[in-house]
Amino acid sequence: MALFVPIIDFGPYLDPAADEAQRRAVIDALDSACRNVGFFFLANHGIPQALFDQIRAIGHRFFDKPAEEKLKYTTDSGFRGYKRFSATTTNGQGLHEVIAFYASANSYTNGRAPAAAKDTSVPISPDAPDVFGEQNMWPDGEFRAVAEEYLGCVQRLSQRVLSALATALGVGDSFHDWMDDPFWGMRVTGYPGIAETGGKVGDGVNFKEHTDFGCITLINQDDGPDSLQVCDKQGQWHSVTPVPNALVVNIGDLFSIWTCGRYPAPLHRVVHRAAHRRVSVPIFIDPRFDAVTGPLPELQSADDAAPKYEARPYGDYLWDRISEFYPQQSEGMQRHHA
Ligand SMILES: O=C(O)CCC(=O)C(=O)O
Ligand SMILES: [Fe+2]
Repeated sequence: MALFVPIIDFGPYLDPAADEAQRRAVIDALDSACRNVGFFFLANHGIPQALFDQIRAIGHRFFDKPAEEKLKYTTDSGFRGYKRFSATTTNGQGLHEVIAFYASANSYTNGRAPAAAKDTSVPISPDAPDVFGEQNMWPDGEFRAVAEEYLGCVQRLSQRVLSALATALGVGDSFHDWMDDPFWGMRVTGYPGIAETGGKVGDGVNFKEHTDFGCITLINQDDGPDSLQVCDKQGQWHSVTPVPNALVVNIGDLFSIWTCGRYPAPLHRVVHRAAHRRVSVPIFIDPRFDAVTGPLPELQSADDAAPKYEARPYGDYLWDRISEFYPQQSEGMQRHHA
């Protein structure tokens, strides 16, 4: 089968010596991938190779630990921290284990936090428990150092990718303003090998089909057999066969709303049937919580003016999406917040 997900060489866009035509060719390739597939491989992304491999290696090392040790990093609210794979199965999300990290979601860094009083002007300390419950649970100093260095690289890279897409779309001020200090999530995810599960697969998938909630997601996945799959407009599933050293990037629902569907958010899922564990590290890049969840003014045509979407703060929208996708965790978050 022909390769469905295009490979885009981002090198010329990052190279100060490249000329305008070379940069424009990268922008056009990104634009076409976002319009047609919503998934692309980003090659020559500039993240040092050793770090790119280390973040997954550190995930494997953590998941190799005994269950009792990993469970120490569970949180009461269950949104951040560790979740073992039987727990995620019961939630109907598929068979995987994960240790999840999110930016502080409060008025300190991200505009208005979900569920915060509209007139709040008091900055909440970034270390305080926020609307999502406890703060991040770092297993150890080495894990944290590698993860934060990797996250920093992906954040800087995502700014370059987003500015290329802004050029392609011809969008300006509000887009740049909202994406200036993005909210982020990083989920170090382990998909158990058949050896570990005895061939049982929870609900038939390792990560149930979904669209991502936010702007863009950048996934670093183990080399190995096909596991991640994307659905095309005809409802046909395609494997996102790993391309060594390349990131997988996909469009989320907010970006689709902002662009009035010019960049649709594709359905995707993970079905992992290999003997060994697969680790993947998606990083979600979302706008500030006071960004508007509605069409970008530059892209709204007369047709799009019909209110298909309720234009509301991104933080509120994200809260609802999380509550719907992670019903058990959101109960914990509500409890924590109350
Ligand atoms: O693990 C992957 O490759 C993708 C996971 C995913 O789609 C997600 O966490 O939103
Ligand atoms: Fe996803």
